[in-house]
Amino acid sequence: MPAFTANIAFLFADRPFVERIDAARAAGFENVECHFPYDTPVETLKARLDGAGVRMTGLNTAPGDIRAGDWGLAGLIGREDDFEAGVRQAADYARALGTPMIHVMAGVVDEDARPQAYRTYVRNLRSAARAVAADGITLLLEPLNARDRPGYLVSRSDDIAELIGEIGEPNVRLLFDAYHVQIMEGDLIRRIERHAPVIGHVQIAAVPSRAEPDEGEVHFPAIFDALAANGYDGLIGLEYKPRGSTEEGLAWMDRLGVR
Ligand SMILES: O=C(O)[C@@H](O)C(=O)CO
Ligand SMILES: [Mg+2]
Repeated sequence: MPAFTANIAFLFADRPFVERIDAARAAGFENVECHFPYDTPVETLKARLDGAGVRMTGLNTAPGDIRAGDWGLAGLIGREDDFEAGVRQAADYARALGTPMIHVMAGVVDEDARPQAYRTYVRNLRSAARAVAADGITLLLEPLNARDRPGYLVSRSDDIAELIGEIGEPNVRLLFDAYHVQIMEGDLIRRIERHAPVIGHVQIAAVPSRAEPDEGEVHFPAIFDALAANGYDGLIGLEYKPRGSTEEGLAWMDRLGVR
């Protein structure tokens, strides 16, 4: 039976951020993950997590200036200081909360700047990985589909697997979000087989709706089986946008026989 972590950027989103932790616990989750927790002081967050008996399993580096079009900084030429500050901030939260994974966001980059951006990305990630290795933190690289996130530097799991090889640090891994991978590349089971050695985390949502994973073009029980068959024993992040209330929507787990 797969084990899940509730992504509280999308789930329980009808209430204030910290209240989503208690809501997740009440719905049966012992693990949550999030995107950007930085508006909440880390002490407040820790108290809330400890009080609920919930672990924060993952968080993202800050996206930068969203209004100016930023969605991550790792590949942005000339923004290396901002990138480093973002990693420091994420690592401070991760250390305080006991969070083992940080999704490091790549950034939106013009077509003609890409060759240099990839070199920046590899260099930035290598030094960030070394900076957090002693804390047992894994950095996750996630391809985001080009329909939802046009211009994002990394849109394909195949490209990320290659970049991970170039970075060459053992604590840099692929975040295999089946929603994005299905949209950009498909052939999910073969990709799980091929990338299993570098998969550090998995997220799911229906395709194309991004709703509960019981509709659309992916049969998730087969994906769970493929992950298990290829040795993946980590958590699966529920990063979908509920069709209605999160709690009612969790009935998908019964329909697919995973709780
Ligand atoms: O899939 C996503 O969009 C996320 O996992 C994320 O971290 C923000 O882009
Ligand atoms: Mg994702």
